[in-house]
Amino acid sequence: MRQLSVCDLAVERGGRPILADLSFTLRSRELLLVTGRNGAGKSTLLRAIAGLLPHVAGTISIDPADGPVGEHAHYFGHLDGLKSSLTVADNLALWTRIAGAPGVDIIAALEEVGLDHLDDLPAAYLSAGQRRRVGLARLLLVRRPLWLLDEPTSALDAEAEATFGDLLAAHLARGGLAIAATHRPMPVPATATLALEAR
Ligand SMILES: Nc1ncnc2c1ncn2[C@@H]1O[C@H](COP(=O)(O)OP(=O)(O)OP(=O)(O)O)[C@@H](O)[C@H]1O
Repeated sequence: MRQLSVCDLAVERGGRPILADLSFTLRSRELLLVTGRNGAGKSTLLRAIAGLLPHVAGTISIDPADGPVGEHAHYFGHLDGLKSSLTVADNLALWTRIAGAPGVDIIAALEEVGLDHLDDLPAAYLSAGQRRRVGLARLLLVRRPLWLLDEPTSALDAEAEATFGDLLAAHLARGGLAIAATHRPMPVPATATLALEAR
């Protein structure tokens, strides 16, 4: 059983307080839904947990695990970091090397997200939804306990949304944890909801 603990978290952006006094815990097999109006701080929270933004107060920890929480998390967000001139498969190969998991089966992951027929296409030619599907393949290639999902179903068609639901359900069933910031209904029922207020 793993537990993510966020205690008295405060995050500022451009000197303005965005999150303050935020505390919650999340355990294995749980999905936390983060809701709130545009600008409420949903992406800010996910990025702070991923270690992509500094926090000015509070603590973020995951137990049992060593090192920064970001090393145990996947951040699935708006920016996909795909290199336009590299093929889909080469993008994933590069990413798995950076993530420290070379040699994993990239074609099998592409098959799971319905993109194996595009493995040799330069990423520049992918549609918005196909780019998101490549992001889903990343979640599968390197197993990490915490998934941080920022509007995960945006640009996905009905089939890809169902695939995403299956992947997320399997991740939780394996003992994973997930936080999803979204304005849309999720294909998997949430364990709890955190409603952020714009400050
Ligand atoms: N560099 C910055 N300087 C100042 N304010 C910033 C900066 N970056 C983001 N913000 C502000 O932080 C607030 C929270 O933004 P965030 O992207 O976390 O909101 P969100 O809840 O994810 O919104 P949305 O639903 O639109 O995706 C917004 O008011 C935004 O304008």
